[in-house]
Amino acid sequence: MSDETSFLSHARYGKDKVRIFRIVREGKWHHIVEYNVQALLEGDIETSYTEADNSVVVATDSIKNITYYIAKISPHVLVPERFALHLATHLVSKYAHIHKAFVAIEQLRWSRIPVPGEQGTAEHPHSFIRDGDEKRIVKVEVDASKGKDKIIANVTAGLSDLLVLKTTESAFSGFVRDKYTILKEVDDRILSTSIDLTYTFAPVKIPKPADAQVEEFVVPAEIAPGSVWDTAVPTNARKVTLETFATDNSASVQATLYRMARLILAQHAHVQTVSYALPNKHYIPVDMGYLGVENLVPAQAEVFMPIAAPSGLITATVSRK
Ligand SMILES: O=c1[nH]c(=O)c2[nH]c(=O)[nH]c2[nH]1
Repeated sequence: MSDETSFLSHARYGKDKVRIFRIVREGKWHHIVEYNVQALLEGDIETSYTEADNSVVVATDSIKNITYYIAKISPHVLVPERFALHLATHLVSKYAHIHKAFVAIEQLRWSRIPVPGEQGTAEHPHSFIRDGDEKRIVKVEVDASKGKDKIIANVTAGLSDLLVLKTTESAFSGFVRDKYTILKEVDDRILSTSIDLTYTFAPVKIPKPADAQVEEFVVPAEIAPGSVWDTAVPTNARKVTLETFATDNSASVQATLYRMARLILAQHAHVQTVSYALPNKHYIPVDMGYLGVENLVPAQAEVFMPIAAPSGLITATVSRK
């Protein structure tokens, strides 16, 4: 139903905040992941909105059940990019009238607890620690609108809430000075940010699942181990980001951001764009001049007031030519 004044211009639905914890046991060596999953669908679903026609609705409860089922059967469950692709491909393959699936995953951090071992410190086989608020982020859009055997996926991934700080080798000078300018130029300051990083892959082709149950799933080579997300790879995005933050003699957040993004693009041919959102979390030297105590000389200041808000917010996307 549409009338002269309105029509349904967009419709997408599904389940949000599906919480999953998964164990993969390799004998006594256990792997774990904890995910918050959002799985949304698009397709021939207009009549569910316009005519109260539920015959086209895969219940969001079923979408949740499928999410748990794929977490159980998928050999890819430990890698969020690959698990997301498996889930989204299953959804568009299973239902003739569903043409696109959108899966977003937030992976919570669990690291192995270090314990004394025979040769120094070892990682514990089945005990873990939540060592930080950092999350690994994945978004996939799986598009079967050209046919169930011509599935294309767009994959975006990265991390969020990676909190870092350095106490020197950060400066900020040469900026616009006018009647609004209070900020002093500094050749030494604290630099702290909570890193949000996303990178996009070139569109990947998803091979048609071989079995009727669409439970088989072949991961495209771009998303295989050795890729930008793989922490075993020396040039993985998290490591490049942290190392550049630590070692760059920063002229500004902008300049350090650009450097990080270019390094990731240079080292990973399948990555098309790299985006960062970097809040500049200010640390203000406390003025103790009224006590006759010097605390304002940039490289010598020792007591700072961390400022929760406002923060700067420096964002950019760097793209492959
Ligand atoms: O690295 C910075 N970039 C800015 O754009 C900016 N603006 C500001 O007040 N301090 C900073 N620092």
